[in-house]
Amino acid sequence: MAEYKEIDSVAVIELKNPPANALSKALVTGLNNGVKRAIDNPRIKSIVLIGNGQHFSAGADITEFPRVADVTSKQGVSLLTVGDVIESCNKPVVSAIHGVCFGGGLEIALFSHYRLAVQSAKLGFPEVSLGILPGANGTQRLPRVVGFEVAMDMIVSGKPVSAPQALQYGILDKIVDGDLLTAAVQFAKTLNTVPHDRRLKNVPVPNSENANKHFEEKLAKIKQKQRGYIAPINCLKAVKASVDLPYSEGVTKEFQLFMELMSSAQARGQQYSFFSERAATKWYLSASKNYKVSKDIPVKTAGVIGAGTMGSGIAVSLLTSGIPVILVEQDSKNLERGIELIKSILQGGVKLKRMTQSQMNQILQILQPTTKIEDLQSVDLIIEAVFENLKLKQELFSKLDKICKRDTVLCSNTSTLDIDKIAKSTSRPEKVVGTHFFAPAHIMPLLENVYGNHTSAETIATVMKLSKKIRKIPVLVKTCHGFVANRTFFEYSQELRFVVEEGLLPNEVDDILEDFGMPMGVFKVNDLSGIDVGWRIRQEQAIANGFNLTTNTRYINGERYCAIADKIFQAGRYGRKTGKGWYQYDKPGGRVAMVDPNVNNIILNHCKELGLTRRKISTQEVIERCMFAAINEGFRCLEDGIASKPEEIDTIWLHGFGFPRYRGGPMFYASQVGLRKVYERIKYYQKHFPETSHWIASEMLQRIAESGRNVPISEWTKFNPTPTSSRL
Ligand SMILES: CC(C)(COP(=O)(O)OP(=O)(O)OC[C@H]1O[C@@H](n2cnc3c(N)ncnc32)[C@H](O)[C@@H]1OP(=O)(O)O)[C@@H](O)C(=O)NCCC(=O)NCCSC(=O)C[C@@H](O)CCCCCCCCCCCCC(=O)O
Ligand SMILES: NC(=O)c1ccc[n+]([C@@H]2O[C@H](COP(=O)([O-])OP(=O)(O)OC[C@H]3O[C@@H](n4cnc5c(N)ncnc54)[C@H](O)[C@@H]3O)[C@@H](O)[C@H]2O)c1
Repeated sequence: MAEYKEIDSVAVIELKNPPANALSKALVTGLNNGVKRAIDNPRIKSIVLIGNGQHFSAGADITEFPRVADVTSKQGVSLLTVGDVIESCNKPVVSAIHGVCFGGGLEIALFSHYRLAVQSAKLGFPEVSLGILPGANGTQRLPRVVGFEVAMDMIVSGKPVSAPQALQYGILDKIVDGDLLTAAVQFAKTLNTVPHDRRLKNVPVPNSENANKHFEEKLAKIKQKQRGYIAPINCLKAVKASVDLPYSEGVTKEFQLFMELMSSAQARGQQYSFFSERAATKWYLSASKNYKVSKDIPVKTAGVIGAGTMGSGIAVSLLTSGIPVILVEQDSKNLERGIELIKSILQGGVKLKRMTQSQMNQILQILQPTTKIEDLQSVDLIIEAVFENLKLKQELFSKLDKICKRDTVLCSNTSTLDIDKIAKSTSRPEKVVGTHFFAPAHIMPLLENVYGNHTSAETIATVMKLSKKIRKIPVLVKTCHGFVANRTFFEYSQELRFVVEEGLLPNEVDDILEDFGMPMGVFKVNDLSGIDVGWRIRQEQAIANGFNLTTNTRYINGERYCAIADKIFQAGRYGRKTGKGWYQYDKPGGRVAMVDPNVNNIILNHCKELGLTRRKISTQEVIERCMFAAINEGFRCLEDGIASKPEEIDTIWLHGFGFPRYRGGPMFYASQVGLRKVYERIKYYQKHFPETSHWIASEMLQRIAESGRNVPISEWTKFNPTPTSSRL
């Protein structure tokens, strides 16, 4: 775990816990033993700590976190014990850093007396994103090096800094070229003693005159931008303690704030999210077809068809990742509009200093706009983003099949349509796959990749790898109407439309959702994605199922239907783009949503026409109805093999819909509420709303709820009554 060797008078202790040298109990114990061995050896004059493999250290081992009892019992060797041993050591200790030096790893480096790094190293405290704070004195030590304001920014944001930036801040003493170990040993040999100010606990916090002002400003920002999160606030308070209190009291305050977070439900949710987004990328069809063994096709060039809202954002994602794009539109007018859209997205990046003007120009050099689909003949992969119309997509895929080279992967950005039906129009269904981006496609981190019955493992591996290359978090799901994201979101939003039909106004519903932690209420989301888009999807589905949808529709095959959204559409209110939707905006494309009495009239008239008596609906009822409807559908996705594990559903909600990370995702939320309770409330709502089939409880949920025990999420799929998918 920690390998000890001697090079002349220097003891080298190598942190070794692949893949990221997470500081497990075993590694920390090994490190402690190594440092003590070096201290006890009179031939040793100095000590180098270095990481084995790709990183110095990714910090404390998060898998050991649930054992809070271990932390509080103060048993065994902790990061704090070894930290004290390092800092009080009379032989100079040098941390030699490469890869990442995060969290507890950086704390070890800050206990050391000197820090060197290679140019590409990254240093930071990402604890806040796990719902905790740097609990091995990082909040008290970093400010003593970089001052209050920089420490506050680094610890509250969790964002790492590059080695050159760390050198500028004084976190690093030196950036080294060439072999890190050789340079570190050489450096260590030049050291004899440990000066007083090299033990950070002896040093006052510099530049702390305006700490009160910075504290207040930051607190206000956190409350506005990270509403509901407690970790950033405790991080801030802990850093402030470094200014307000002597070191020995500061660390006590840090410990108290750390323990408060560590035992919180939010930390459990955020740590679950860390692991679930990694679990979600691990796809598995069978022993010979899974993420470990399947090879991808390298994507060196790509095509995008349709340069509308989605196509332009998708093109930007590819271009900014260095992949040349041929962009195809149906005519030159739409092509021109698409190019302008792409330019304006890139220009936004320049404005935000994410790229320079010259980088933007270089990116545009690898964009080839055209109205000729034949130009796509030799690209490696194509993403289609034309209107949501099955016939149109089938015609297009059939054409592509004839034009493109045999191994070109054909992707559709459809948000609902069956991938098998699209693949059917080609002679290469194994190369057809869904790549469902979320709007705005260049910003939203999720990519819901969708495989059909014939999609090959090679095609899946290709889009999963591409997702990472274009900085997206991929999840693989199986085809069905709406896949996992829209299938579950549909039940959530449908239930909220029923709530509006029964008594609340859209802004009242949105306020409740935003207080729950959603970044935007459902009606604001509708306005953003386009009320016409939802209308078209409902129409398309109605046609496919052979019924006629009108603003008078109240039931579809005996199922309750709420036509208010269709009435909003009929009124020409398509959302933000037309300056009015569920809300009123100052102008088309405006951002500030204002309550519109005309919308309230549409709703009230709708209820009057149907003879509905409106009622008050509690916050609890709103949250239960929308969340439990989505959760029940999530269980059905598992039953149908559309999702293979709850973590996939949660990752989709976290990164596709901005579900609050501290709640882990809807399935994790269900586990926290308790599946027994979720199941009972679903049965209660089924009694009250028998005309809504999403209140028929999933059998899988029922089985778990009735098992009489608290089944951990990792075991839920064992209760699947219909394990039809080979993925289960
Ligand atoms: C490191 C990464 C940047 C790597 O990214 P990459 O994309 O390359 O790969 P993956 O993300 O897929 O990761 C690969 C693999 O590794 C696993 N993993 C990564 N990091 C960790 C980790 N920290 N712990 C466990 N496992 C980890 C990951 O799950 C993958 O596994 P898989 O099975 O899927 O292959 C990237 O992974 C990354 O960013 N990691 C997280 C970094 C992070 O968040 N670090 C912070 C950790 S929290 C921390 O360090 C807390 C500290 O402040 C210490 C607090 C301790 C305080 C104790 C105080 C109380 C003591 C009281 C006792 C007193 C008595 C006494 O006085 O002694
Ligand atoms: N808007 C969203 O929020 C969203 C999110 C995820 C997925 N989607 C899906 O993405 C797809 C595109 O949606 P959008 O919102 O970008 O639509 P959009 O109307 O903004 O853009 C569609 C573009 O396709 C072009 N087009 C139509 N037929 C074409 C053809 N034969 N050849 C070349 N170009 C053609 C149109 O000119 C238009 O510019 C749809 O399948 C939709 O369901 C949309």
